Amino acid sequence: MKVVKFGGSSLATGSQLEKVLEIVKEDATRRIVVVSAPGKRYEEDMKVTDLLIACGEKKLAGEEIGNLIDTILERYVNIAKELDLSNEIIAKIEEDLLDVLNADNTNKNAYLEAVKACGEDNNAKLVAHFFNAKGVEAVYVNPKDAGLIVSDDPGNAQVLPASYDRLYSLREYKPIVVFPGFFGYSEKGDVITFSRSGSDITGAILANGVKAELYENFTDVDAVYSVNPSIVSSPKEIKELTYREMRELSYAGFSVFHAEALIPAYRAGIPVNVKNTNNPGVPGTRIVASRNNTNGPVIGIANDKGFCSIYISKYLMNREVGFARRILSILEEFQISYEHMPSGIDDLTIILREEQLAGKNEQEIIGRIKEELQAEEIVVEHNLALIMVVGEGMRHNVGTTARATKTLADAGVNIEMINQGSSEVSMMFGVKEPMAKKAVKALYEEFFSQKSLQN
Ligand SMILES: Nc1ncnc2c1ncn2[C@@H]1O[C@H](COP(=O)(O)OP(=O)(O)O)[C@@H](O)[C@H]1O
Ligand SMILES: N[C@@H](CC(=O)OP(=O)(O)O)C(=O)O
Repeated sequence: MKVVKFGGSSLATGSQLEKVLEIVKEDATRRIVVVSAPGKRYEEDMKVTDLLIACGEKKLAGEEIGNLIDTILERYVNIAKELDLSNEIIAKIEEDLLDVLNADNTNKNAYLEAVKACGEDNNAKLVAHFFNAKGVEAVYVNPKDAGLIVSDDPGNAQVLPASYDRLYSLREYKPIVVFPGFFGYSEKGDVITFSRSGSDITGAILANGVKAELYENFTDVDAVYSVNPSIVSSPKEIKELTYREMRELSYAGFSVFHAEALIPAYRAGIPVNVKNTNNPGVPGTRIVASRNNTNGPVIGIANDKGFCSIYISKYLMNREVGFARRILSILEEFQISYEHMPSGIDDLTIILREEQLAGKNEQEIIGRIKEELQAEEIVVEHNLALIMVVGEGMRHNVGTTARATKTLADAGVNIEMINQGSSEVSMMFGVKEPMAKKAVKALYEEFFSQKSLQN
């Protein structure tokens, strides 16, 4: 049995849904289909999820929503019309959308969560209806009925382990199961969404739950490329990579597959195949437990912006028991989570996502660290990008770090921070945001150009 997830780009129009149907029909083991909300049809288009969020937020602020509801409904209507579907399904979607958008919104979080989730929920109903209209027996299954229970953490849900056993019964369905991605239910019964792009996570959870032989993730590119294709044109395709490599690359900006979607697949040892809905004949990229190192030391280079660092120095820091713990307690008091903490003898740097400081008093935090730890110097740097150079082969290759740092120096990129700590498969560089693309291009040239691959 295979679990197949289709992203928003694969479900943006009626003709995309026709491709989806063909893909499902082609392989009788594709029994569970996870769907996102309709995505962008062209570059400047808006995803249904973004339209829903805009609409929900305006409602909460008591602002005019103009024709937003019509714009959202139109997305489904256009698909249904293109596919010649009955008015019955459109009426159902309209009723559901209006119910959710006009519901009581005194609990703002709960309201917004329900609004965000109805993009995938209605799309799953639409896709199931379309399959049946084309003679392929399919059934919409709601995550609550299937037992997909998650933590009560709006916009950042984590699956609760008890879900997996319950989801196993999805195997029993005779029709194809069409399951909405992106959300589950809390133990209290409220809709709770995963982080953005979280339908990938739903697919991985279901694959684990039903003990699928394969999790296929259909998107709009032929493969996971060794670098983001918006930075380098026609980059090298990756045929196979490990869960660990993909996790590091997704974390640092390979948005093609959600970083948190690897764990459920990895735990159950289920391979993931990233494939193209628009070109299903090509093999795509397989994500597996181990691979043969045939690609040289580096498999991919990712970058993500929106980070900042807090540099703290104090002579004899290394001798002071509990120094790092006290810094982290202060951050905990301010409800700040950190990403990395490279350290030296007398100094350490804490790397955070900028969003962690949003709405908080930066000076107060710095003041507390300075006073309570008697730190000599504290410097906060904003607008940092992280660049992650990833590859299982780096463990067996001497000199990869030297090659990377020389490349960055030659390109005139100043390295603000290096972390090649505990992860054996990656090294991370912090650079100023405006330098990130230049740095990635130079590193790609160094590790993937014909010249370097021959070496
Ligand atoms: N290294 C990479 N390889 C392939 N695609 C990437 C990479 N990094 C970023 N992307 C982007 O990820 C996109 C696919 O992800 P996404 O837009 O979330 O698709 P979906 O709508 O299928 O969920 C691609 O169109 C591409 O622009
Ligand atoms: N629709 C949700 C969830 C998702 O996974 O979407 P997509 O498959 O289009 O990335 C979002 O936009 O976040």
